[in-house]
Amino acid sequence: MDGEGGEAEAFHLPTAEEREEEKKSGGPDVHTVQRRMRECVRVLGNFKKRAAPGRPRSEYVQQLISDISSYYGYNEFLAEKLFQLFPVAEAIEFFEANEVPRPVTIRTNTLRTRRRDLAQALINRGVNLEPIGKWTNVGLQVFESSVPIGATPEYLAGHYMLQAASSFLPVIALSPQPGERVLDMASAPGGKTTHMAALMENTGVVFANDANKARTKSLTANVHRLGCKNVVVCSYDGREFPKVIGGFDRVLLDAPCSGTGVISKDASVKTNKSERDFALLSHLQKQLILCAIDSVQPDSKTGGYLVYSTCSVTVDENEAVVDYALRKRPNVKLVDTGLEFGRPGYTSYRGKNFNEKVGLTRRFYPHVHNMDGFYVAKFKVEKRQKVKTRPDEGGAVATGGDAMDVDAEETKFDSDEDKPYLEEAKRKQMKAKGLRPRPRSKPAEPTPIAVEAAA
Ligand SMILES: C[S@@+](CC[C@H](N)C(=O)[O-])C[C@H]1O[C@@H](n2cnc3c(N)ncnc32)[C@H](O)[C@@H]1O
Repeated sequence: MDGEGGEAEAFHLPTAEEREEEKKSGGPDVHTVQRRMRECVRVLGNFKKRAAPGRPRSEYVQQLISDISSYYGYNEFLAEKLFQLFPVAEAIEFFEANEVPRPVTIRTNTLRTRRRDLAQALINRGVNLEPIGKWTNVGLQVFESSVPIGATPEYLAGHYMLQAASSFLPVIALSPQPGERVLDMASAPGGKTTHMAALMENTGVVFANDANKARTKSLTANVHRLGCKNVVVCSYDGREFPKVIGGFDRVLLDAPCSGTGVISKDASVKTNKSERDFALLSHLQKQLILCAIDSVQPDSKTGGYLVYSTCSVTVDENEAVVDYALRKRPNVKLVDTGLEFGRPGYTSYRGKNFNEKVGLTRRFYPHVHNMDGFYVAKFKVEKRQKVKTRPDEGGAVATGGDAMDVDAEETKFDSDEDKPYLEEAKRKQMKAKGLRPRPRSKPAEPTPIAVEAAA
């Protein structure tokens, strides 16, 4: 970044009209965009001192988001959503990191071998590798290889899984124990299922579920290749649990998500996600997390835990979902993930306040941790309090006795909470298609009877 003089003197922030003109003429060349981004970051870093007189902060922000969108190839909606997660200069680091592939990493399958032996075998084949870091005793980072790492005899014999370092984290946080009953609610292609099976030393049982039947093929193949004998594969919509089967010592919900943490692997995310997609995803995640909580056995002698994770960095899919679960299920609390690193989850974001314990959840970023963007939250599920309705007061009182359990009824999924967001997203989508949405629905008018009663 240049000092106070130089570029800054000659820099002119285009006006709204100039921006329109620029767009019509196909946009400026890449050097102009780069330079303008640098200048906007510089000005926004010390706005009072560096801004041009009369130009508001919002104009610099708008210009920067528009340039990020064209330079890195995001739709403007997503560029803005991701930009808002960070201080200005850090946002650029995040976008830059998404342009660079993450290190190739593998997880030793301890059901078949030891990391030391695996490393030696691969070194003998011309693979240059090293342990990932102190936080994992099974991970190896591959720097170079003269053989395809997904087709070595050791790979075919199930001695390792090709797996992103970030995806070790939810399993480490869940920490399944030998002999337990565990549910992996959205499990294909099985990186985490097979990790759990190994930590459980092939004892107990892991129910590996995925709603997408086609994806359970690769899941089953991995389970076989890695020699996991304690895994049952099934294919239900996660929202059918715990009706299908419940009472698990531990549950992992590695939820379907937008993939905003793995853009370096799948660049299509840059352009194929709309506001409506985020609203729908977060709605599904909220439904799934309640089902995941209800599938945990609170009386478990060894567990009673749920881990919720996503490979996304947006707040709607992470803290907002976790906060929702805390509100709807008073019998759960957040606990420390036990992970040695990661940034704390947001306890407030853009005017929304979350439960302060949401700070116990962990965020991982490509530009900070050199791994895919990821989010991990760990819950302890307690016994539900029996709630007795007192007919005289119409209220509910908690009781330890044998009162009627109305808790399940009272706290089931609340789709009304998401309704305004879903409606708003639908409106925006229609507008984007050039259609005119129906006017926003007004809050219900009081009925004559209600008006009478109120009067
Ligand atoms: C992030 S991926 C899971 C990755 C997997 N845990 C692993 O480590 O290999 C999310 C999965 O959720 C599945 N899925 C989507 N909707 C679901 C639902 N309603 N119930 C259960 N699984 C669902 C998708 O098919 C996808 O495989």
